[in-house]
Amino acid sequence: MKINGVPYRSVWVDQTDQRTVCIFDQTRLPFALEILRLSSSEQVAHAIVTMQVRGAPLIGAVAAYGLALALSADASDEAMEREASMLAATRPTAINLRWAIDRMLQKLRPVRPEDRVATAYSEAGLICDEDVAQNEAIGRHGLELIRAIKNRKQERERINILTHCNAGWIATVDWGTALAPIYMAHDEGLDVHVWVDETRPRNQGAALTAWELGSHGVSHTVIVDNAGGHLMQHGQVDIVIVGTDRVTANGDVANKIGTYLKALAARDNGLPFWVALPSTTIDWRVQNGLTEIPIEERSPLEVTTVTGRTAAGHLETVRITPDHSTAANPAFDVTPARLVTGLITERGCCDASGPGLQSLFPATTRL
Ligand SMILES: CSC[C@H]1O[C@H](OP(=O)(O)O)[C@H](O)[C@@H]1O
Repeated sequence: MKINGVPYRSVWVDQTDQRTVCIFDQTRLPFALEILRLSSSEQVAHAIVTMQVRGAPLIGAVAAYGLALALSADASDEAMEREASMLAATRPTAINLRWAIDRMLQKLRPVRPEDRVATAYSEAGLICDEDVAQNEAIGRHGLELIRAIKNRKQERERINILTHCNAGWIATVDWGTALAPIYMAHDEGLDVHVWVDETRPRNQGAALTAWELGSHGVSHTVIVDNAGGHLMQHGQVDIVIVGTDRVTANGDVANKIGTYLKALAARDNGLPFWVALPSTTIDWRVQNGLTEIPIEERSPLEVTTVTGRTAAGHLETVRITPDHSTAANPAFDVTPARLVTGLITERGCCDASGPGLQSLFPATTRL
């Protein structure tokens, strides 16, 4: 995606030294566009844990480069396995992280140690290129859903889409998942408007989705997380499109905390609830999302404090609860397949069920 007319991906290798991995510090957005230069697997792990880099497909791609950086320091079998395990353990819910590390290990184990660094950077680059292509395809398939809504509305009526968290290009290598169809609809001239859930506690919607959509000229309105149901009740929402961190073989969807509540409100109001994902987000090993997907529990400090920019332009973190109050901070929830209208993948749209997914991704064709 372009920033001030300059095309960017969310992760890239420094063209000068061909080793350093570059990302945007997402904890500084939207107030500062800062590029982080990562030169070790420890720095990559720290960036993932602190959410300087986040988003299921992107943390997988960056972790893949993290393994390449680790091998630059030590390409032995022992170091490779140790560093791979360390990177895979940085966040538990997004399956893309485990998938990317497993793919890297499958590629690297048979390779001589002296050839592993070059192979690792090459494979990580392939993971990135594939993510971009998958997300562009998700955009094209999701665009059909938006066109269908347009055709059902009056000539000049705008199409209102609600999204939760950030599943835009900054959450992936490029294009995004839930936002890809929205970018494409906007670019072909459809009058789309996006209700952007702020998405407490880390405010990925208010800070990142709003920044992305505004930078691209897409009409949007930031709302508190609890407003979505009210807007749906009053006919202000045509469709909900969200991203995901893990989809089970039978279509249960793990996504940012609060997604389940949006699905319930959408169902109660008879509205379509769609989930956009590349196939790297499908965990074929698990059936029941509620019992088998690990839900990341993050620091209570993310709930008891909020970070923003002061009038003087400085980023500041302030407490919003009494010192004596504790806080719970589950970072994801699971929406059962029965509440999901359908899945938008790089191979097309399907209903959120085992047969639906298997029709698009027969076992012999899975990544
Ligand atoms: C395109 S994946 C986006 C997905 O990742 C987010 O989680 P986090 O910001 O904690 O990395 C959120 O669940 C989004 O839907």
